[in-house]
Amino acid sequence: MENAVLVVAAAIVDDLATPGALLAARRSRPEHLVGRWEFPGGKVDAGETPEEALHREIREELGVRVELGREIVGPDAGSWIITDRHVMRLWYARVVDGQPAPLVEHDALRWLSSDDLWDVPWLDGDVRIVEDIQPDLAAGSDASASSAPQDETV
Ligand SMILES: Nc1nc2c([nH]c(=O)n2[C@H]2C[C@H](O)[C@@H](COP(=O)(O)OP(=O)(O)OP(=O)(O)O)O2)c(=O)[nH]1
Repeated sequence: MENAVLVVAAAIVDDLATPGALLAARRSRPEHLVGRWEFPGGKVDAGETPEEALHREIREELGVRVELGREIVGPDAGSWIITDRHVMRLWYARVVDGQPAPLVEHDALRWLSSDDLWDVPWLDGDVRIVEDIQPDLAAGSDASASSAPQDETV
């Protein structure tokens, strides 16, 4: 897609090696996205690398610091076309400092295991990404069922 705006986002998981839970965020704005769930992140500003933009967005939106794991490579020249105007790259990430909170753009956060991944209405563009991630989470749930964070709205 030419002239698409690049969005970067994080699939924040409890453990990078054996992920058992994924942090989903519910949009509180703009109007047409309200109530839908997504991967926290946002647009890359001029002069930023995608990774720099991602660390900035996660700090602004959730108030935490993360370490990045592997990129979740998409089928659209390595990225994911998420709307008719946006293309997204996303990385697995783990919180290394702070407690995630829905500070701006979101009004709820939820840790989802493989079993309840589809309990929330994901943004349309995210559905195939969540499908792609689900097998990784299923494997991690088996390995770390007892240590995964509780599934609760924060
Ligand atoms: N952050 C994010 N945006 C997504 C996802 N899926 C999806 O379709 N989008 C869309 C929603 C928006 O139209 C666009 C990203 O815009 P945004 O509002 O998050 O970007 P931003 O924080 O930089 O916003 P702003 O400064 O322009 O207000 O991509 C997702 O999983 N995460």
